Amino acid sequence: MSFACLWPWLAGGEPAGEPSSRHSEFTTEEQPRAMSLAGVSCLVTGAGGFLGQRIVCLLLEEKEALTEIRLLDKAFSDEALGRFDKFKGKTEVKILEGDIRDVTFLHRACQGVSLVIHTASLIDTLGLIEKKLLWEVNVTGTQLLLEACVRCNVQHFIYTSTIEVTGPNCKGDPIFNGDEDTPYESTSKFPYAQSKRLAEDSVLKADGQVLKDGGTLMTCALRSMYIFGEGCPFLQGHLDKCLLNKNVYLRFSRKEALVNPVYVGNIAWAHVQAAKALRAPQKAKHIRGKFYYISDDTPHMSYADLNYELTKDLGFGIEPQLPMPLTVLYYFSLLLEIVSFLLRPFVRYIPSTNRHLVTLLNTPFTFSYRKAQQDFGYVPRYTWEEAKQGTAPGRGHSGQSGIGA
Ligand SMILES: NC(=O)c1ccc[n+]([C@@H]2O[C@H](COP(=O)([O-])OP(=O)(O)OC[C@H]3O[C@@H](n4cnc5c(N)ncnc54)[C@H](O)[C@@H]3O)[C@@H](O)[C@H]2O)c1
Repeated sequence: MSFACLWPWLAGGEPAGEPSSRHSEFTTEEQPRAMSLAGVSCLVTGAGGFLGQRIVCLLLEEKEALTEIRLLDKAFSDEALGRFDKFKGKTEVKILEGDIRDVTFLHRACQGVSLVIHTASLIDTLGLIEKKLLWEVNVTGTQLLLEACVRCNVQHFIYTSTIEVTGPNCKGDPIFNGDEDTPYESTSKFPYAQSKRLAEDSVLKADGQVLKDGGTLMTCALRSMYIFGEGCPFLQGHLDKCLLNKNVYLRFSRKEALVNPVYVGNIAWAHVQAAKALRAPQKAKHIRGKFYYISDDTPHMSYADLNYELTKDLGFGIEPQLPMPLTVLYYFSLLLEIVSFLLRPFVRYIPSTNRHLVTLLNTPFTFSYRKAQQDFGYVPRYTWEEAKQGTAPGRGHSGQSGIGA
């Protein structure tokens, strides 16, 4: 497929190959709207994070109220706590501050809960975090949580996975509108991607495990695209660099490297819909033990162009080309990695770029949400225009999941 035929989407049309509307293929009585989380006690890990907060807000907004939501994170900002405080519904909210690696703490957190949404993770695209710590939190933490679920008879478990589990691989093989059946050689050895892959494996293998009370654990994983939206820490970082560069974005990805990031409200909504479907036996049998790509109707464009698109109303510009040809950039990154390796006995130097990042940012890699739509009725809750409006700097997180509410 040529890049040219993808560009018309930038004009605001529907991405090709995507189910054209915001309608799912469910029949009326199967609509997930009919399903609910009424009376459920749910644990959300990483609840103080960018995505976790949004999931919690959506759960608190549910018309048919949950009985209880436990919010687990190693730390909560005052801002996040204030946000949850605004909701005055029937759902009881409990804050659990602690570490995902603490078995006793996990046991306490899972007691009496029937649904776990596991978003807590360390994210690292530069190699800043020691591999051991990354493993302990992302892999061991997930496995400990699954064990706690089995001991505490938690029936439903949803894991926030990432597109990086798939790739792109070291060769930079592209994918256009891929789906769960698209064959791909995943060769990335980058620690964050590997840790998420292992954690996802553990989650999907745990499906069907017998709970202490004889029940069955049902799991699924949502492979999220890169997430943007209100309070997005990555976008904030790029904005800071843009301000230092006389209000012009550095072009870190070439125009042709089309990706389809997902708006935070939509990926959060996918978690809520998957949770509802896991509770409905007819739906659960389709989704348990499986992973799903979650994207939305964000036009396909490069990461750099997305940042520009989201903030251009503020008068920012973007450099037309990469700072150097892609191949040169790749070998320059390799050189920096070698320098970092040689300096290791003396000083810890982490370069600002590496081959993995250059490949990630410059490989076309787009995925359809069609299977999630078919299997559990996921349709994006917010349009691209709403997502863009909500993300614009200065608007912040409104505290409600509705854009600008
Ligand atoms: N941000 C993205 O673009 C993106 C894309 C795909 C997938 N994801 C996945 O989505 C999930 C949420 O990401 P996010 O962007 O909200 O990141 P985030 O860093 O804002 O949230 C992660 C949360 O996990 C918590 N956490 C980390 N270590 C912990 C520990 N040891 N014990 C308890 N809590 C701990 C952090 O305090 C943080 O609040 C992650 O699993 C991530 O891998 C994110």
